[in-house]
Amino acid sequence: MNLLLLWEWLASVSAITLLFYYAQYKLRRQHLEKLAAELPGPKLLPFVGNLFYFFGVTHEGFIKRVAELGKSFGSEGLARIWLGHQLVVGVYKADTLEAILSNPKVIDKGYLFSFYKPRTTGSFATTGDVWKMHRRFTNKMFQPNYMERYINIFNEQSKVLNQYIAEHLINKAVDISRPVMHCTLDTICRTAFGAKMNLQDNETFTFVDDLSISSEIIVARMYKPWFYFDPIFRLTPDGKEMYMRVKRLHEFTKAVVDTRREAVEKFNSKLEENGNIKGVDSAGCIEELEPAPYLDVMIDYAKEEKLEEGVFLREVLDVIIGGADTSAIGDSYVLVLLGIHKEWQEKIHNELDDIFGDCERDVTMSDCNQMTQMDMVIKETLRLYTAPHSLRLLTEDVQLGKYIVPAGTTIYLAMYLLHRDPLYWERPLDFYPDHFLPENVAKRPKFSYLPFSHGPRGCPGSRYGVLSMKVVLANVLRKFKVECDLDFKKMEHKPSLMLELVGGYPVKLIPRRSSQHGSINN
Ligand code: HEM
Repeated sequence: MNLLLLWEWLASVSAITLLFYYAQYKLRRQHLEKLAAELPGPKLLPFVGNLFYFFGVTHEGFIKRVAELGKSFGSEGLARIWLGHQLVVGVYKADTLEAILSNPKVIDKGYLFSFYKPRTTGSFATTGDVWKMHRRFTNKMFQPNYMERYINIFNEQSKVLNQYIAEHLINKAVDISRPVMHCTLDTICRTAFGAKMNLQDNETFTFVDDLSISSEIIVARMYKPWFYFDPIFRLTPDGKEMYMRVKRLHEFTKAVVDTRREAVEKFNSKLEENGNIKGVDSAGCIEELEPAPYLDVMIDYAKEEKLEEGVFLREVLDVIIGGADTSAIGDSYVLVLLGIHKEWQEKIHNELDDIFGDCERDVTMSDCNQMTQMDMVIKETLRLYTAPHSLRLLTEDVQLGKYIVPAGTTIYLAMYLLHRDPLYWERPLDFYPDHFLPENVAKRPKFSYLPFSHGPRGCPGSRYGVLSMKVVLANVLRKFKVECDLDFKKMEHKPSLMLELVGGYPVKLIPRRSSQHGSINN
């Protein structure tokens, strides 16, 4: 009897405690929920909110679901959904995106971005003072005086790519993204890290798959709240796969950092041998130490702050990924699109012939400025296939048109919808580089085109990225014609860091001049 009383007492106390915490929780969220109720969005179910919206959705289907949502609430420029207890507001019109991206106080990326943290903790995924420090370090590598040196490296590495194509890939349909990614990886390792990795000949290198598969799992986790709790996620096949792939990415990052450390040590000991006189050693010339504008400051910082190696590696991997993946995917899409749209390929070949003739010289900055057709093709490619989205967390209320969006909301920046909105684009679903004729650009609001996002957290590498694409593509297309059998209208895409083509980037490269087969010596 006493035991029964005790149980009743315990049950009542537990129920009262739970009610008390629930009431406190509801009170704290009163403001958020009240303002959220005013926002346009699909119907809600109790407790799960709009979670059912994403039940059973495949990775490719996710972006289509987002597009449906955009269509239903098109005129408002924003739509809210509840992912369980999380309020997410999608913004997809130039004015609503401008209000978010130009607001200097909106710099946090919020909880959902924390899923990137097992992989990277550099400027991409962090917030607050740590982000500011990273951003300062990253910006160092984009000082204008480095650009000429970078162009030399873009030329050097794209010639290695051409040689690889000539020796291994001629006249057969291959997924071009892998060799291109090895080229952009070798490039970023030189430009940001001063490390020569020579990846382009490495057939067993797994970085491309490790990055692409881990990115997919991280993005998919964001709309699957049942995977939010990490100890559970780690036990799932996806969780195990992600952690295994991330471990390999960190091993590669360590190899890059170690290569740089060895190069610095070797240089310093040579310098010492020479009585600290730069330039000449006993055997002739000593190589100048290649600048590593990003990594050297990070190494010093890690020493000062006594960062553990694992933390340090997570911090530098961001720049490897940002620098290599985005431009490689961009280059691969351009080659696919030119293989399908032959009239544009011809325009590009004519433009390159006008600039270079038969001359085998390197591409210069001034050449890049003359590539107007190439510029339009790259811009149109990035309109269609840049990063489909990004996130921000509101730390205070923000006015968006006639709505007040409350602090605590996760903002989903829907570049995918913006870039396909008929309000801004004459032929939104086609590959139509004329969208970027000066007279057409002048008709659109500034925030209708955001391939690099914008504002304090916009991409710091946009200029580097476009220059690298121009040099790599110009060098490849000076040598090769490209064919692609895909049907543009049937191409399927999935969200990763960038939008990615389902099934890879199958193109056939054919030498423009018969003498090129098997040997590219320029
Ligand atoms: C075609 C090339 C590129 C594209 C399309 C691209 C696109 C983007 C986008 C959309 C963002 C997200 C911004 C946001 O959340 O608002 C971003 C961020 C970033 N990108 Fe790029 N990017 C490119 C090249 C590069 C390169 C070459 C680097 C470095 C060498 C780089 C480094 C970064 C970093 C570090 C961030 C995080 C910035 C921050 O949160 O402060 N990107 N990029």
